[in-house]
This record gives sequence, C-alpha cells and structure tokens, in this order.
Amino acid sequence: MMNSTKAGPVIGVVCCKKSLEGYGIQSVNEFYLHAIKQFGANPVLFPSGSTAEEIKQLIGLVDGVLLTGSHSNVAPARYGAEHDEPKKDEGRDALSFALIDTCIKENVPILGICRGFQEMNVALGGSLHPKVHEVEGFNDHRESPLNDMVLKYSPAHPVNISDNGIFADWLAPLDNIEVNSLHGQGVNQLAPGLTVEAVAPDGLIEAFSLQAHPFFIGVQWHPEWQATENHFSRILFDQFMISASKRRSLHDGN
Ligand SMILES: N[C@@H](CCC(=O)NCCCC(=O)O)C(=O)O
Repeated sequence: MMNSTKAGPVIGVVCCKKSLEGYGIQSVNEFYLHAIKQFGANPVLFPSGSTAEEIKQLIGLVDGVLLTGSHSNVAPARYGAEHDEPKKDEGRDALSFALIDTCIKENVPILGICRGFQEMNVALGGSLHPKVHEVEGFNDHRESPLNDMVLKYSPAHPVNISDNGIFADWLAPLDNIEVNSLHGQGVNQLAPGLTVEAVAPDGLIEAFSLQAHPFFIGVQWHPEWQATENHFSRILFDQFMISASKRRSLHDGN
C-alpha cells in the first residue's frame, strides 16, 4: 500500500446523475474515494454528461480512471437489446464509454467496478444479461435487500481464477477467492479481446482484463469495500496505483 497522497497519482472518478429535492446532482459513492486515498492517490470527479472535448481535457489531468458501480444500468441500445430500462443514466454511459475509448487509445490505466465492469464489456462490443437471476442456470447475484452495509458487502460466493490471466500471477498459488456480490446484470457475450480473469461457480464471468494494455481491468464485485482488509483488493489497488504512478512519472518527465 502506498503511504502518501501528497505526490500520489490523480485518479478521475466518474459521477452518476441523480435528483435530490428537485435538483440535478452529480453523485459518487464515497467508498470509492476512500479506497483511492487509502492507496495513496488523489480522486477528482468527472461529471456525468461531459462532452467529448471536456473529456479530452479531463483525461490530460489524471493518471488513471475509475469507473464506479451504480444502481443505474447501461442503456440496452448500447448492446443491441430492446427491453425497457427504467434505471438509465445516459450521461453516465456517454462519459464512461468516451473514457474507455480514450484510455485504450492513450494507454491510461483504468479500473472498472460492477457497472464500470459492465460498461467496459459493452464498450468493446460485448453484451449483458439484464436480469441474471432470470436466466436458466445462473444464481441470484443481487445484494441483501436489508439496509445493512456489512451484510450487503459480505462475501457471497467464490470466483475461480483463470490460469492464463494476470490475477493468477498476483494470487498464486491461490486459484479461487471469496467475493461480495451486488448486481442484477452480468456479462452475456464477452467482448472480443478481453481475457477472462475470474468466473463464478454458475459460470458467470466476474472479471476480465485487456492484456495488451498497461492496466485495463474490470471486476463485477466490489473491492473498494474495506479494501485494505482484503488480500485481493490490496493487490488490485496497489497494482492500479503502480500503473497510474508510472503514467504520472511520464507526465512529470521523470
Ligand atoms: N446496476 C448494475 C450494477 C450494480 C452496481 O454497480 N451496484 C453497486 C451499487 C452501489 C455503488 O457501488 O454505488 C447491476 O445491477 O448489475
């Protein structure tokens, strides 16, 4: 774990658009910001609905990007589906998809969590199951409905670590870990070029990477929850920050 935020990398964090007392607000779950700071980096918020020109300027200010989870869902039309989606946030979609494209083109480290993981898959040409729990053979991956964060984020199932991925190197000799689970949607078709890093017992893909990229990783679970207390989460955020720090050194001409 890195131990200072003073000279740490800067991580751009996507916001979601919500409404509060009739006002449009930009929102982010603080768990993500806490995790970024715990691992020695500084978060800056990227507003949902930013234009392509604004995003180009924003990406030049940061050393990495974090695509957060959210209760909203990726617009079905983005992956060729036609069902009704009551929980859309199309400004968030536009922001995340533009960031994913730019991070690939410019080799900017990017970590996708839950909705962010799903956005990565769709942005690269994959698709989603809108309701995993209604698909024959898959389990219910949704969180506890009780208003108890410890319960919501408690370990829910193991994931098997692929033996040809980055995670296998990080975790050896472990070949499975326990993860939390707070999602109703999930990967249907995996996008071309992505390497599966972890799979749930029911066969649902739970993590992937773009191995040709310095750091392009998506996980369906929530490593930001009590990140310093979890073996894999510590590795994941450390590796993310190492990659972001390398970009910062390039920024600073070191
Ligand atoms: N809406 C998607 C993704 C679910 C998700 O990101 N849940 C986390 C919500 C809490 C947070 O991190 O802000 C789905 O249902 O699959």
